[in-house]
Amino acid sequence: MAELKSSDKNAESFHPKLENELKLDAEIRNLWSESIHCRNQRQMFDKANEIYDFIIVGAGTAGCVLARELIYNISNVNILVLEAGPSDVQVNDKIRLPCTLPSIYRASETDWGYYTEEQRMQSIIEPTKEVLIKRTPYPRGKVIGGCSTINSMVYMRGQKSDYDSWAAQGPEYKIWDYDHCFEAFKSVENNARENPDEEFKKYHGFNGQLHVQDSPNDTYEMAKDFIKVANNLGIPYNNDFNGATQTGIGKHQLTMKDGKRFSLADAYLTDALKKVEKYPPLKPLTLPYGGIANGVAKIVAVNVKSFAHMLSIIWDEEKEDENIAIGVKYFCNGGIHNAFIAPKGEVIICGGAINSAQILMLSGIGPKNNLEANNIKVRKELPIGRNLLDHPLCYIIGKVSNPNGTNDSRIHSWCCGIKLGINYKGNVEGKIPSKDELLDDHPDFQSYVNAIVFDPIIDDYIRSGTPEQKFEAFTLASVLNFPSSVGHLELCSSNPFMLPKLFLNYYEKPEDMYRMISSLKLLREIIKQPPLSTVWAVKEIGLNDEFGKWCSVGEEMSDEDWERYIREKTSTASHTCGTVKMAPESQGGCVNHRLQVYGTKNLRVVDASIIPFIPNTNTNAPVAMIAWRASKLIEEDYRNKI
Ligand SMILES: Cc1cc2nc3c(=O)[nH]c(=O)nc-3n(C[C@H](O)[C@H](O)[C@H](O)COP(=O)(O)OP(=O)(O)OC[C@H]3O[C@@H](n4cnc5c(N)ncnc54)[C@H](O)[C@@H]3O)c2cc1C
Repeated sequence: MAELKSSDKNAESFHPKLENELKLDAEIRNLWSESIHCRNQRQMFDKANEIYDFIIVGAGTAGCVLARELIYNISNVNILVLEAGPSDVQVNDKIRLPCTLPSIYRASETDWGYYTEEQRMQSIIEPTKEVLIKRTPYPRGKVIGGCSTINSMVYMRGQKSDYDSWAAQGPEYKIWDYDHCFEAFKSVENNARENPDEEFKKYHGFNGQLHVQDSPNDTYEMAKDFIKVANNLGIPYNNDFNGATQTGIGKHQLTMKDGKRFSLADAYLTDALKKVEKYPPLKPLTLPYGGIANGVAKIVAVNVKSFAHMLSIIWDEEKEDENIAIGVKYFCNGGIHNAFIAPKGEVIICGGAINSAQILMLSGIGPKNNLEANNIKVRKELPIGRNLLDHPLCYIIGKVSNPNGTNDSRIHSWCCGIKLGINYKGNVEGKIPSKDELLDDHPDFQSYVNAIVFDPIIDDYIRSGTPEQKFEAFTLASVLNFPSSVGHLELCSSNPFMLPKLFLNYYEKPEDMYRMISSLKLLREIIKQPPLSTVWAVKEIGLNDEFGKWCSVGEEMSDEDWERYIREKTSTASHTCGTVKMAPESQGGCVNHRLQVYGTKNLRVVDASIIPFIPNTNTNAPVAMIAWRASKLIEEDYRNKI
């Protein structure tokens, strides 16, 4: 290598190796100064003895939206966000790739590891018999972004009646009617549809933080044939599931940007972290090492701590009867820490539908029996955890016997998100839905056409088989979007690291079982139709073959066979909500219309747990909407405090 003289002023521009080294050097210096900046910022927070205007527990869908909206809309506040899981940039990058969806649901580093409890229930079709419901995994995101970092990215908002039912609970609940919620949905959304028509524009937001796009790439050949079959059966094409009607078959809108997942952390938290100010504004640095003297200024910023597990609420013990929240106790970096709120501040629990309920119960708010059984002092008796709502999901699998030149990667590239949805009303007698039910404006089923094989037996076979044994397959999954059955959760210990027990009670009510039977019959019918059955030689598998024999007589499935199948194959659509219900206290409510916990002060819950009646849709967008609405309520209350 020729030696460079110091007089070679432009050396870096013509010496590639040196140029690279200098670039690297500059990059490292940037990273270093960034880390110093972070450390200084942290020290300033520590100096303030961990006092914040708002403490948000949980950086999931709701926590991320709230942090951003509060830091930008209320002046001179600081916010602590505690997240039990890792940062989303610390975990495996496949979290961003839509095609890896199934493998991230249960990644131990980002999942809480819940299982449902085994349950014995009465058979619906044969009420004299008892059925055993096995434990099944129950994914919940434990990572910055929460479930929005691991979910299937389907963006759906539900129908007017979903929200009007929340508002019908009393005059003060009007702030949750469809018009208010719709305004919030539009404010959150940043829809990227190319050349949207006027009708589409009416229903969407284009300036929010959350990127939403139509499922990417053109619809694949086989997906086009699904649409043809559905149309032939009387299911219309729907160009916008978030438009005037949800009914029909169509492409999903997804929370994605540039082909990658776009979580609520990407949408909101990243932006929240950009705001770092000093209050009152200071003259340029006066201290010798560039710090700010304690008490002189406050840092207006959001301080996010990952791997920070909240243990319980700290109450003002001097006013024991008033249940005044003054801070939180949390576990981080191997030690227990306390963080407190400033005089006008609030503790806001955004731990999601399972954990928010657990946090409240650990802090003495919940059903008396369950708390006392776990030696927890009851501060306020409320039915926390009693209204556990969720959408059950069941499926059938189709084998593509003639992939028609479609190679593995092409079929599987469908699963950059769930591409096609079919929405219709199920039949309460378990029959294939009638033409009217397929066209009904209030669908209660959402079926997905999905290239991922949901059935573990078939999936294992395909993965572990020899190349000759491998075949192409897809799942038609049905989600019962309007179930009547209600589950519950309960604490099994006062240890904050022990997971509560979940009792889902799926299909406790007969109509739920009959509607699911009706939906699976429809999906089976779709598979039998040309061109799917002819061009692609699609065959159902797993009902009466080496993968599963569910037909007790011949080829046909009786309703009893369907029930056994459904009980065995049902899992969650992961739309858990309702456990800290927003309703009048006399109606089983745990929080009021402003999401304040009954019988407490300075304490709110903002996440899926407050949803009183499960919406007829996926829950990510509704939770973002709730958090956006809640930020306005918190802002109003903050300004009104003296
Ligand atoms: C596998 C899966 C697929 C899904 N697919 C879709 C979909 O396609 N479309 C859709 O709309 N919805 C989908 N959902 C549902 C949707 O993502 C959730 O309803 C929504 O994200 C819930 O938001 P949340 O704020 O209530 O809770 P979460 O997003 O779960 O956030 C709660 C956060 O709090 C943290 N936390 C909990 N306890 C503590 C504690 N003690 N201390 C500190 N932090 C704590 C958690 O780790 C988590 O990060 C899916 C969910 C899952 C799990």
